[in-house]
Amino acid sequence: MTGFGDRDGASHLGARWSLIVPVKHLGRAKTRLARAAGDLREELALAIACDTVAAALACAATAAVFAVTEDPRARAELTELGAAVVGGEPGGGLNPALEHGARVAAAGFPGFGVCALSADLPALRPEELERVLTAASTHGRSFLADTPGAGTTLLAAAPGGRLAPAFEGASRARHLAGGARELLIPDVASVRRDVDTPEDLAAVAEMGVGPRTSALLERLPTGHADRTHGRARS
Ligand SMILES: Nc1nc2c(ncn2[C@@H]2O[C@H](COP(=O)(O)OP(=O)(O)OP(=O)(O)O)[C@@H](O)[C@H]2O)c(=O)[nH]1
Ligand SMILES: C=C(OP(=O)(O)O)C(=O)O
Repeated sequence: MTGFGDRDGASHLGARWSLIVPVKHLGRAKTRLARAAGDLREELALAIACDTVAAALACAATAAVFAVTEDPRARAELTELGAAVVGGEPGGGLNPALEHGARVAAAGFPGFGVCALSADLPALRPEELERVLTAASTHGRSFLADTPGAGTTLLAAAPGGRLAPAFEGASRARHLAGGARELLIPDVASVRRDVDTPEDLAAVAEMGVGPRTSALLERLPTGHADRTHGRARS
């Protein structure tokens, strides 16, 4: 457990994590974005996942990113980025897929914590993720709520601990009820701002997104300003 604490641990800087990022088959992904994306829905889902994974890989607290997907295109592009792609999903949806990815990650890196991270965080900033993971290192099991406050974008378990993911719908309440500690950290908006609806897309465009998503936004029929991380800051 080097670098990690127990539930009451103090500071554990330097802990490293295996991140589990689930990516649904693109043909079925991001259906709520159909209104904004039209024929580009699958492209947009892939761009969002790629920007999320690229930012996760750039985080100093990340040991490895395990992308759980059955989609051939996502597999190829996420591998190219440097993720380890995990196939062979057991079926049954998101939570079984995350359990599967967590088992693969724990077998590969038993000394690292395991952290499920939503694939729909196109504004994700590595330094904000690092702050969240540093905070998670002081707990056995912890999570970060999404911006609206009903869902979860990140669920972390210390080495050897069970992830027990209960994502989908009102997952914040489920994770709390299941004993996970909620991480209450200021200034980590990019880790909390997931994209499910056209309104979410407009919100992240204002925050500044990664380059793949930014390029897609320019091509959308509904039109969004080109707001890459760099441009949004200037
Ligand atoms: N590997 C895998 N990932 C999944 C599965 N279901 C959902 N996900 C991923 O989990 C996250 C949240 O998924 P959802 O909000 O349920 O689906 P979505 O594709 O984002 O959006 P909608 O189609 O609009 O519901 C996204 O990163 C999805 O790619 C699954 O069965 N397998
Ligand atoms: C999967 C979840 O959210 P969403 O469907 O909003 O991405 C969740 O918050 O548990």
